[in-house]
Amino acid sequence: MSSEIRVAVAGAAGRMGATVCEAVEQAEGLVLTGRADPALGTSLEEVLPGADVVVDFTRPDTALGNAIACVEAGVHVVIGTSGFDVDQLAGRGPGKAFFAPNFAIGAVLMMRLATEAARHMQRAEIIELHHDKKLDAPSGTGKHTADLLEAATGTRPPIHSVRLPGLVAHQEVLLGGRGETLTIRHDSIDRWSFMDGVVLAVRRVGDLPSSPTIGLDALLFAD
Ligand SMILES: NC(=O)C1=CN([C@@H]2O[C@H](COP(=O)(O)OP(=O)(O)OC[C@H]3O[C@@H](n4cnc5c(N)ncnc54)[C@H](OP(=O)(O)O)[C@@H]3O)[C@@H](O)[C@H]2O)C=CC1
Ligand SMILES: O=C(O)C1=N[C@H](C(=O)O)C[C@H](O)C1
Repeated sequence: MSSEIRVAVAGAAGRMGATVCEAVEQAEGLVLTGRADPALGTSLEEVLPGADVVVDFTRPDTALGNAIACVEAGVHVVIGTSGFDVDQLAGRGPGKAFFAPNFAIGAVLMMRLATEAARHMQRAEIIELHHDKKLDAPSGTGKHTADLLEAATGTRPPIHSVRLPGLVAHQEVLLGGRGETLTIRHDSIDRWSFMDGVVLAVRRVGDLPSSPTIGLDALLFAD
């Protein structure tokens, strides 16, 4: 890679992709080299040759194919798209793949705190709440939280999905014990909440020891 990281965005006309384009343009050491989106008339194949890293916020049915095209072309890919099986990227390369179910720092902390709390409470349930244009349910964050709690306690918590206009991205983990409850909640009220995480992943994806790497925890915490 040259000293500047050349970044193309897939889904560039979407709610997330448009914000990612702004964030990349504002980030020191990153340069936006391409915007792929049907609404812009540009395909991933057109923007791949000028990129070191592609950021994908597209759709559950296109993200896997996009990611395979990137890594097989030797381009690293940072994936935010939820609702597909990221494990299908195992063994593919030479580019590296990074996927985060949620790029908001507060959401990562919410999942860690909920995992710790679940070790000490009798039962947990997950309620994820999103805007009504979201295609997948349950959310990627809800499924990842359930994975973490199941690994910690041996019991998979149920996930309840709410879709309403006015919402952005929110999740509560409700924990119950004898005579008490504990609620751990995270709210993304603006899509800029995800941008520090996306920019961090763009800077780090090329140096990842394994691919795909899943979860912002791997970039934020040593353990
Ligand atoms: N991990 C995280 O932290 C977050 C993840 N997400 C996830 O990101 C994804 C995108 O969300 P959001 O921005 O709200 O969705 P949008 O529908 O607003 O944006 C997706 C965009 O991708 C375009 N697109 C579809 N196929 C392709 C393709 N093959 N190549 C390039 N662009 C394509 C769509 O075009 P068209 O409409 O014509 O299909 C659309 O413009 C969702 O899966 C969502 O769950 C969202 C927020 C945070
Ligand atoms: O579609 C969204 O908006 C979001 N999707 C991700 C998910 O499925 O968890 C992350 C965040 O919740 C926003």
